Amino acid sequence: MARTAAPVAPAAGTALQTSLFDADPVGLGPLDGVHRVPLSRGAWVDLLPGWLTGADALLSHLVEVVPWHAERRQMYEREVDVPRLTKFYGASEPFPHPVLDAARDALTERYAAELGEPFTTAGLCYYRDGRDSVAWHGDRIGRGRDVDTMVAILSVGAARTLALRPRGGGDSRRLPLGHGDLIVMGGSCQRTWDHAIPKTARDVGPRVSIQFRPTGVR
Ligand SMILES: O=C(O)CCC(=O)C(=O)O
Ligand SMILES: [Fe+2]
Repeated sequence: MARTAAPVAPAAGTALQTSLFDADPVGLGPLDGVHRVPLSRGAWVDLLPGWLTGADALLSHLVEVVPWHAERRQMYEREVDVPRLTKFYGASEPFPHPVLDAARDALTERYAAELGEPFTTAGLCYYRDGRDSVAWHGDRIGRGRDVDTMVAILSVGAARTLALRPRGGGDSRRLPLGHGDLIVMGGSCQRTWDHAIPKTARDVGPRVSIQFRPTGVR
């Protein structure tokens, strides 16, 4: 199905849209309310709904200013579109909004003792609608393959389900994430569990996820 890769900026102006818009300034709350959910095999997730305020404003900003990449990938004998747009910010590259620096620093302050190192990079994914997705995987391109680590994800825009299941199969957990929510996947989560953002037939708006990782974890 044809689809343009042009950014989808939320329309403004009508009373309904204004009332749905989170008018708060872009900022972060405290991390004190984080709640840990143990998974099996030494994996866990920490959750904090609504960590970021002004999530709609940050969504519009990121959709507009980030140089999004549309990737193609070999799938057996065919080349197909990767069903989301992405942009990876390495440790030395300026992030596209100062609240991302603040989030990285706050996460480092809270987790560095347990993690043993700071969060440094920001990977961004842009899910334009329900057809965009990420298939089951662990973040195992880097050190997450061999060692315990953490991947912290801040989500803005429409809530999409983040599904988690033990690697090799088992019951999955489904967490709706958007609107400034934070999840931190920790312990053995990248090695012993997989995660995915499934496609949905629901009429959902755009979502951007911001994944903070330590250096060498992808
Ligand atoms: O969008 C998300 O919340 C997950 C993205 C993800 O798993 C990844 O980029 O590795
Ligand atoms: Fe991932």
